[in-house]
Amino acid sequence: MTVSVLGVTKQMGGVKVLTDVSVTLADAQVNGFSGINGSGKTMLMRVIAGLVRPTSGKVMIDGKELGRQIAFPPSIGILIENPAFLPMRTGFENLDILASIQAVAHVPSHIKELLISVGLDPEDRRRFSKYSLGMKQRLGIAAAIMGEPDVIILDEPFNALDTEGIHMVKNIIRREAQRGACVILSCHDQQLMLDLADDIHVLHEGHLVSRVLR
Ligand SMILES: Nc1ncnc2c1ncn2[C@@H]1O[C@H](COP(=O)(O)OP(=O)(O)OP(=O)(O)O)[C@@H](O)[C@H]1O
Repeated sequence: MTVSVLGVTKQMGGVKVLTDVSVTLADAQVNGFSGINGSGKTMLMRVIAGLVRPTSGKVMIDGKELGRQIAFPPSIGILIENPAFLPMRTGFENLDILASIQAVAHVPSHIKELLISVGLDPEDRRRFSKYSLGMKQRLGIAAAIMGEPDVIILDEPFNALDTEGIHMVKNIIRREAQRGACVILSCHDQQLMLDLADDIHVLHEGHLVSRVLR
């Protein structure tokens, strides 16, 4: 599933946070976005996810215009900022409920495998509110890849992760791209970005200033 961002401008409170951004994001690869704090990475991801409407310009998902022909990308997994889950439920229960809401075909064994793949114990009875920051992040990544979505948005997925967590998530990102997903990644760690991304787009003050082909 290809994502095309065409001349997107987003104005908020009289300030342009994105200016005429055009970029094509291919499937079966990791499409990286880098840039300093406040450069517009998260806003662009929100626009691509259909969570924010651009002031002008458009986003096409496999030829269909977001916000006109389709409300949201039909198959998408999203991790943007702090993952939100039900605080009184366990990690397993949260994914189980989410899968039901998203009508993702799921069986308990799949959810258990998913939890193990991000380094969480499926039998852990602790509720989400008792999770550490890194555990919350791991659950957020599991939710984003659940159901093998065609587009996966990962905004700073390595936040709060320890070395083992970083290693696991790197492998997950590579595997998802190999599976055919259009992975859209932002990450402040330049080395991780260079290791993972097939293509790196640089944002500065809401402008796309360069594209680094790997
Ligand atoms: N709801 C909002 N209203 C007004 N301005 C906003 C809003 N959300 C974000 N911004 C502004 O948009 C700009 C881009 O923010 P964004 O979060 O996209 O940056 P970023 O590149 O993801 O930064 P970081 O690396 O810190 O995560 C910033 O100047 C920010 O202040």
